[in-house]
Amino acid sequence: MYLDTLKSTGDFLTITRDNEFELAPSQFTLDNGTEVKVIDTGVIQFTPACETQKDFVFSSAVHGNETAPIEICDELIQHIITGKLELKQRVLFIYGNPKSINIGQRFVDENLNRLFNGAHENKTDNPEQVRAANLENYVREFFTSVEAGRYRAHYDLHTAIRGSKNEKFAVYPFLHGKPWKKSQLQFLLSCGVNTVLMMRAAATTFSYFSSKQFDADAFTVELGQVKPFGENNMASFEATKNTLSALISQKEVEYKEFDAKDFELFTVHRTINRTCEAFSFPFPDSAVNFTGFAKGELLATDGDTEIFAEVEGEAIIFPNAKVALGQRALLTVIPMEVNENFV
Ligand SMILES: O=C(O)CCC(=O)N[C@@H](CCC(=O)O)C(=O)O
Ligand SMILES: [Zn+2]
Repeated sequence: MYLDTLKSTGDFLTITRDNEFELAPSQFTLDNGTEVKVIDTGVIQFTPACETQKDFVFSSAVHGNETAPIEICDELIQHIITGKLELKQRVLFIYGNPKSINIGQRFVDENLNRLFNGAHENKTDNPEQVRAANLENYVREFFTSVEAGRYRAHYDLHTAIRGSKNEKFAVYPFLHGKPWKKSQLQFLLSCGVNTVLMMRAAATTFSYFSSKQFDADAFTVELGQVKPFGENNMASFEATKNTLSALISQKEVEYKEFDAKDFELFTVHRTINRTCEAFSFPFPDSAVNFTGFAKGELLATDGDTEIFAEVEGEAIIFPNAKVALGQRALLTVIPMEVNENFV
């Protein structure tokens, strides 16, 4: 049984990696009264003894090769279990795809981050489909097993395949007309993220699931570039780690006063899906996220279809010619300003 090791080291990541697909649930209480509940492999919930008002989900390893967010959560979990970090709020940590961590890949059989919000359809053709349904249930239970009206947030922590003109950026799930929140931009800025993409359509991502289904403040947060374990410059994630730590160990977190000039906002202009085996970009793998293109410049070739920039300065995000057919090969964005739809 893993409990003794977990209680003494707090190393839930190693226990998760040693149990790629399932782990017997268990629970125990820390000396400071915090209840620790292991729900499944990679899924651990903390409930402090004090009165709490907020419920946080911090997920990482939804793509297993994105190691910096995993290292951030690993340190937070170890600090909580060893008593170095005392909680004031409920928090659920999720390592999304343990086997993909162990093989150092984005996914094993299917991109987990395209299986949420029901896209898994309860299929069990591969472990990622099973995991997506289970993670949805764990998040649902976490948010709905306590009294209604509490504050909810889900920050799904990633790193990007390519470099980026804006090293850190966040994807703000489509809110279906509800206003964007300045307070959430202030949170992101505190994490070192000043660039935000405002999505304009529903998605099958983990952050969109929590936003849509539970009205949680949620983002996919791109904290840097994909690197193997041990090659991350963890100093560049200090602000993120400190802000996440403050969120769960304080009743309230004070942020710098909101100033629209602190942010670079973009709205998603369009999503380009790969529909043909022969799909390519005219630009090299070294082309970074947020590279802008002149109107009329070639952006991609999908079979016999050439796709051109429609707007001067249309910029590329997440270019990936190797995605499965029918999946997103490119997002393009155009700059936007804070407007009346920010509250
Ligand atoms: O760098 C890339 O190509 C992808 C990085 C990554 O995993 N990004 C997320 C974004 C999810 C979202 O749109 O909210 C993903 O592609 O799943
Ligand atoms: Zn990712």
